[in-house]
Amino acid sequence: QRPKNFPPGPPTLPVLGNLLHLSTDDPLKDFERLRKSYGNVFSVFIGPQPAVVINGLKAMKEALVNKGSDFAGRPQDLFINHVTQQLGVVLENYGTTWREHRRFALMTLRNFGLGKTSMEDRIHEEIQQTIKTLEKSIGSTLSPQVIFHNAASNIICQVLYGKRFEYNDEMIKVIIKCFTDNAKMTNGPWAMIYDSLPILRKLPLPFRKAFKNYETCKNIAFDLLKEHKETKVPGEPRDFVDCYLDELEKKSADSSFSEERLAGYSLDLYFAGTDTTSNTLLTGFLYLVGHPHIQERCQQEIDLVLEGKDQVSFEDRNNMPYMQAVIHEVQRIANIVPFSVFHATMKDTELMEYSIPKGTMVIQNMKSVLTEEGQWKFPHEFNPENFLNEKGEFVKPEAFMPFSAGPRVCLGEGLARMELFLTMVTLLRKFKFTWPEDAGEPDYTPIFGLTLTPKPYRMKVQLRSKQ
Ligand code: HEM
Repeated sequence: QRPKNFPPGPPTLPVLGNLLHLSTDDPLKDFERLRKSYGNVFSVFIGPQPAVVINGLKAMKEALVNKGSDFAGRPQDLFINHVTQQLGVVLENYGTTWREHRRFALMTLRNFGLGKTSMEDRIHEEIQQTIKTLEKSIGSTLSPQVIFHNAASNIICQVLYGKRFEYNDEMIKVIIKCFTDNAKMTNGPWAMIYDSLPILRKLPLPFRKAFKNYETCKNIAFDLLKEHKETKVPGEPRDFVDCYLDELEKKSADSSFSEERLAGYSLDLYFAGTDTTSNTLLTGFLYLVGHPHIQERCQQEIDLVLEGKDQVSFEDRNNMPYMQAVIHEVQRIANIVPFSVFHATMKDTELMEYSIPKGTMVIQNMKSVLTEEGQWKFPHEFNPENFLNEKGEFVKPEAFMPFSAGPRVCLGEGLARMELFLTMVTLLRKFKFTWPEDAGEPDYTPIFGLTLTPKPYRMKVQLRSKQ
């Protein structure tokens, strides 16, 4: 039963709610259909729980920005909360623990010239490893999936734990497998069943695999913490974990910092920083391979701006409007976190004149903004012109919000943007990527999950002559 003046939605079934209205392979299509019937703010029932789905820039801004604190909570009783044992920051409810931990991460990431190497240098070091791997395939084809996951994983791993893994190390394979499996399971059919039918939660059904994966990662994180505690020099932090351990030593009795939370927190950041950036890169190269004229135009701009320079710096983006437009267009079309992270209302509130009680789950349909008609010149096609004005200058429309907005906006946005720019420019400067002749047409349809992932593909790598 919908509460009074609650956003409308399809009729519900006892126990199942709207489970049967939502395809587990691609609920994005269902949301589009429901939006057409019920408007930009509608509701669905995940089993017994009502959820409000927000669509379009106007509603999104009202909720996330104008009424940011009303909508800044997180649901606390979903599959994903139970898997991650309520640790970390991503799923922490809006309040002191979240605020203290978010502030700490932003500050630590900002101060990151941590040690002697700046963030930019660390990213470049990892890109050199990517280049070495790509060089082994010159003249032939390769699947970029593992390469980009390894690179993104190592960059954030350096920041957090001060270490990287060789690409053939068993540990990185285990971690990435756990992350990618859990990303798919989290928005998948078994998570929906878990959330809709609490009675089944204790049964040995396939969703238990996600718990096991998390436990595996948590044990790895605990080993890394132990190593840090044994080797750390007070006041000389080497990485994020050291900074947190320093903070723990200073902590007052009522502090929300704890060793257990550090394990969960570092895993949150590790996961949030791996699957997002790597899938964006994968989508980016898929589109660039499928649109060779766009790839060539990027390369012309790169050659011109970087002439005589050894390596690109993040500053160079200001002289590369086309490259900037392409990267933003990749993020727009990739829609990497399609439902953002679910929010919850912190108090009884209103949205577009509907009443929404405290504690209601809120789902952002990101695609509805990233492809909203009226907001984009070419909402439904891959076209960097979406981010260029008539003078060829880079412009960022308000509806560009792949990192979300408001108090919960992605806290790794700065790092992600730096990674995407440095990686794409460096690789496009050195290599030409083409679609293999015998591979049919590129398939741009992504696989659904917490993150959207391109279907596995191969690309051909050649060295460019002009650099
Ligand atoms: C292309 C890359 C990325 C995209 C598209 C992305 C997108 C997002 C989105 C949509 C959210 C949810 C915001 C909300 O709830 O309203 C989010 C949250 C978050 N992201 Fe990212 N992200 C990316 C990279 C990263 C990286 C590299 C890190 C690690 C440093 C990171 C850390 C986080 C954290 C910790 C949160 C939770 C923030 C909170 O609850 O306060 N993300 N991200």
